[in-house]
Amino acid sequence: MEHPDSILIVDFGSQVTQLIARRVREAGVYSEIAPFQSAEAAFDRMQPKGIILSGGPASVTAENSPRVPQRFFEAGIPILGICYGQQVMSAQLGGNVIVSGDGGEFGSAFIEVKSACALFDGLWAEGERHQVWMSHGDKVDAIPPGFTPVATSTGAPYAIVADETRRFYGVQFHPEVVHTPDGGKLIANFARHVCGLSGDWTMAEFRDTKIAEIRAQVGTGRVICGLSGGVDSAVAAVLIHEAIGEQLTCVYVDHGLMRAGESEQVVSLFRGAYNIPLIHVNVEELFLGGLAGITDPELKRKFIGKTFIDVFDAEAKKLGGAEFLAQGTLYPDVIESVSFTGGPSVTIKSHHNVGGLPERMNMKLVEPLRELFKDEVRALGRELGLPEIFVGRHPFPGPGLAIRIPGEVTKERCDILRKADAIYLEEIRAAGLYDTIWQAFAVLLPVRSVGVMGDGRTYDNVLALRAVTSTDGMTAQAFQFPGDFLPRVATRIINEVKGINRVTYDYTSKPPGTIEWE
Ligand SMILES: Nc1ncnc2c1ncn2[C@@H]1O[C@H](COP(=O)(O)OP(=O)(O)OP(=O)(O)O)[C@@H](O)[C@H]1O
Ligand SMILES: O=c1[nH]c(=O)c2[nH+]cn([C@@H]3O[C@H](COP(=O)(O)O)[C@@H](O)[C@H]3O)c2[nH]1
Ligand SMILES: NC(=O)CC[C@H](N)C(=O)O
Ligand SMILES: [Mg+2]
Repeated sequence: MEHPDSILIVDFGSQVTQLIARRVREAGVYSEIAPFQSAEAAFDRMQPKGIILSGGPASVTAENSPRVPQRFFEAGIPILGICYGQQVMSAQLGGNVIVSGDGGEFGSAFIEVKSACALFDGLWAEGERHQVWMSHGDKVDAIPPGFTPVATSTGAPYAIVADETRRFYGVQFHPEVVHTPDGGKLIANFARHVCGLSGDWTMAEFRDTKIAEIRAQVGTGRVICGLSGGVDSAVAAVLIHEAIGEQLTCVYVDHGLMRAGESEQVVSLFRGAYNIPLIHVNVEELFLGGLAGITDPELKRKFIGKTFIDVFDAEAKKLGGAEFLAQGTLYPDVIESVSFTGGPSVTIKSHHNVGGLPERMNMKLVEPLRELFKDEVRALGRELGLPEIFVGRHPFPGPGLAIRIPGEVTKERCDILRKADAIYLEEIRAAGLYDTIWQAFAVLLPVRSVGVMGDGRTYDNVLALRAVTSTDGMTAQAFQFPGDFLPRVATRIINEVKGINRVTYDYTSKPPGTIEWE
């Protein structure tokens, strides 16, 4: 489906390019991301009403660094360059970029508004200071003819530059991240006010577009959908079911790495709410057998990714064959595993459903949520009428407890962790904190410590508790529990779970940490 009113986002490999797309979606405007290498083809197909150039890891000063197709600057449509996008636009239009001698700006910074600009209309006024988020080592040191600086920061004299005649704008900071509080509004101003788009693109339309795309991709083929009980796969399953009805069968894989009571709960909840065929496979031995002796986190992830696919293949065969495998893959799974659009982003960890997949796959993937963030999936789930018990669930990673047991995974360690994790979550629910926290879990550390219990010496495992707040899983902060909550949980766990004699709390944010420990 082509959209008459769209914005093309040219990706130079930023970790947060998809956040630009979501800010544009939040402004009610349809957008597509294309890697810089294939941006011209996307441009010709979409005929966009505006262009946004993303950030990226390259330096404009390096030989053969990526460039914008020159004809985009002659198309007569507005362009917004973000970070690398600003730098590359400046370089191509006659300005200059240098590597900052002082090492650049990373994190929070303040800009001062010097003059009015269409990007700020109704938002910022001359003389005001505003918080933004910076992440750059290079900077523009001469702006191209036609541009004027409209805001400055200590590290970047050209924090925002504008050529109002051609409607070209460049920002050195990242308006797409939540740490730039007014960033979403700046992007909305660009999309609606500068590009003149109406802002009538909605989640209901997204759903209709996806249903049409699923039908076109699948035809009369058979689809199996990996259903985990998490919100992503539940939304994917219901959406695909709306699209193709009886061609869909769901498969729940019990790999022995689930939490206490989870398998029974997921299967009965889903069967109770939907009339979609669901197969429950128990393959605990296969997974735990294969994980024996593996301690490296990436090797665990690769083994689990491959084994999931083996199980799906075997189930497909039992059904008489299936051409398609559906998964509830989201954008954060994708960006950390591989570069989404083929741009030059780096791998952080191989999410089992993306980077952990084997190279050869018999089934083709159907992943309708691949561009979305968690909170957008929740909005889509509500749009589809999913019960709140699915929509509001904390995320749980596909590799399950295996990536919460650093070192070797054994059944015994899984059982210890399951007990401790169940107590922690029970207390969180009892305290009414479940919905305030984005994700909470326990990690069984490969460390033993000395303790004293009942006058005897103990030498047992250490458990770490983690709880984070987040909106999209891309950045996160440690949750601050009220007063006596953590000591109470620690006491309960040590008293009730044999094998644990010490409990710690993890205060690391993301970045620099990730949410899971592996
Ligand atoms: N135990 C499982 N059985 C079948 N499929 C699974 C299982 N665990 C994960 N998957 C598949 O892998 C995908 C990615 O897992 P992920 O945990 O990111 O999503 P989710 O479980 O659907 O939602 P959430 O992130 O809220 O836990 C799932 O959407 C699902 O398709
Ligand atoms: O399905 C998944 N397969 C995986 O391999 C995987 N690894 C991490 N996660 C979940 O993703 C979110 C971000 O996690 P990280 O900050 O640890 O990367 C958090 O919600 C994690 O629980 C995974 N989900
Ligand atoms: N975030 C970015 O786009 C960074 C651009 C460029 N790599 C720099 O360091 O300045
Ligand atoms: Mg999950």
